[in-house]
Amino acid sequence: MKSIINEFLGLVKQRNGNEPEFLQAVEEVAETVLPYIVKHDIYYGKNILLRMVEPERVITFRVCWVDDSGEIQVNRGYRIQMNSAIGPYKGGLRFHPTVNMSILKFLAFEQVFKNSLTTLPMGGGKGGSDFDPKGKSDNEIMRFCHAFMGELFRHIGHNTDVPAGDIGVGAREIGFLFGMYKKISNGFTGVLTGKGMSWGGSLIRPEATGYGTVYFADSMLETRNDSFEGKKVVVSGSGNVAQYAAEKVIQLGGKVLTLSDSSGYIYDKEGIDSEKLKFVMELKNEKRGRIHEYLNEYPNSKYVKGKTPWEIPCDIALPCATQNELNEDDAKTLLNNGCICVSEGANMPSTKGAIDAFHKARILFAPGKASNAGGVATSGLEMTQNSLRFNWTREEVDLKLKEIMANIHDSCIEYGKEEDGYIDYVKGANIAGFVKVADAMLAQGVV
Ligand SMILES: NC(=O)C1=CN([C@@H]2O[C@H](COP(=O)(O)OP(=O)(O)OC[C@H]3O[C@@H](n4cnc5c(N)ncnc54)[C@H](OP(=O)(O)O)[C@@H]3O)[C@@H](O)[C@H]2O)C=CC1
Ligand SMILES: O=C(O)CCC(=O)C(=O)O
Repeated sequence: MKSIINEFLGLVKQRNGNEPEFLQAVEEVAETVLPYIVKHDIYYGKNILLRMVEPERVITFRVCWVDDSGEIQVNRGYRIQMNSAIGPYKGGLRFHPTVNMSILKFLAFEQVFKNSLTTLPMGGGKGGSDFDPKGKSDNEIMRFCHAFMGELFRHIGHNTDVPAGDIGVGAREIGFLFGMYKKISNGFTGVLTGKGMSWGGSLIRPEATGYGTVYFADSMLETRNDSFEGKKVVVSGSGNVAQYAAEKVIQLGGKVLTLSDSSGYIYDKEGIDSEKLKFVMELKNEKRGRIHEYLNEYPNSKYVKGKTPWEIPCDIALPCATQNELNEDDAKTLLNNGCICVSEGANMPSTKGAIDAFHKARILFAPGKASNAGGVATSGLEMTQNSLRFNWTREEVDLKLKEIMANIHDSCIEYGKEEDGYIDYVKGANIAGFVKVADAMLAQGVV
């Protein structure tokens, strides 16, 4: 088996040698899915995984815009249309200076499996730009978003490709992007998700990724007759996913000890309660401040500059910031401090070494493509509501989200339960996500 996996990874490396994040994501899938393919005649010998690692289409384009001082700025825009076997391409847009082909291809590849796991009819895609929204005025953000959509519009559509938010793209950016799409296309369609409530958005979409990550962790804890009640929880990030993961942990009786941004983390040993979280939401979403400003309001807490929060002893860790933010040493620190559960809110936040350490220690570990699928699932629900020209209530959407997360958990058990009873959620998510897409690709022939 090892030689089949190595031969496959060698081929992928030949074509994508300078894309480390993409290769990392492919390796994780190949290690679990290739042994399954070999055992199942319907998939074997059809180069199905080789087809899946090749994007159906890659679009890159120039984005020119004028900043507040009148200077012309040039950025690069991307959309990776990875796989449309089970539905229109679907996945977020990331605006961050580190955005490149490798990062977007890893995100698009993961998105294919994640979207399949939701059981909703969505293919996988991802896009974005190396534009840095930090420190930009609202007007600059608007001009950039309009310029970006000025090109992207010709490649997307509500039945073709439906982008949404990701790092650096929230409600404000989706609004500007939607405005330009509507103007150019002269049509009001559900071409983006994460829209505002008065113009086609869905209740619970802002909360969905963070809530879903905690719902998934709760299902994992349930397999060991445990729950969030009284648990110490370390959360990284302080953006959309981290904020709502923290909110749900508090609602379920857990104690949130940390939040972070790319400059460092805050540690509040008394716990970040609803009141304090409200302060963080305003600080981050409206004032667009930095997490260290938490100390101005809550001086009994601590700020640790330039570090991630994994050194703080906890029962549960929720990495909700970015890829590869939790490495093997961090994993060992978490384990030594008694951590029993890790549920990824971010995409691929744990390195391969970290995942191996979690598996070796037999703790509960959920990969992002399963545990953070609540965001895109609720985007799928937003698409449905747009098609029906109807809005479900908050309670209805939350219930559907809970059901979808519970179904994903069941699928992981179906494909990931080992002989000793341990659930390998990585294997379970990869195989369950693969089967639906592969079946559709086989049915549609070589296209
Ligand atoms: N939004 C969604 O619905 C979904 C998001 N995700 C994933 O969740 C993660 C967070 O996304 P989201 O909350 O939406 O994004 P936001 O832009 O709202 O927040 C991102 C957070 O992560 C921090 N961060 C970003 N880059 C780094 C870095 N290199 N090192 C340390 N911290 C960093 C940011 O800090 P700073 O402000 O300093 O940059 C910020 O606190 C991403 O991995 C994303 O792909 C997954 C599924 C759906
Ligand atoms: O809601 C969406 O379409 C995208 C969410 C996303 O980008 C992700 O799941 O990583």
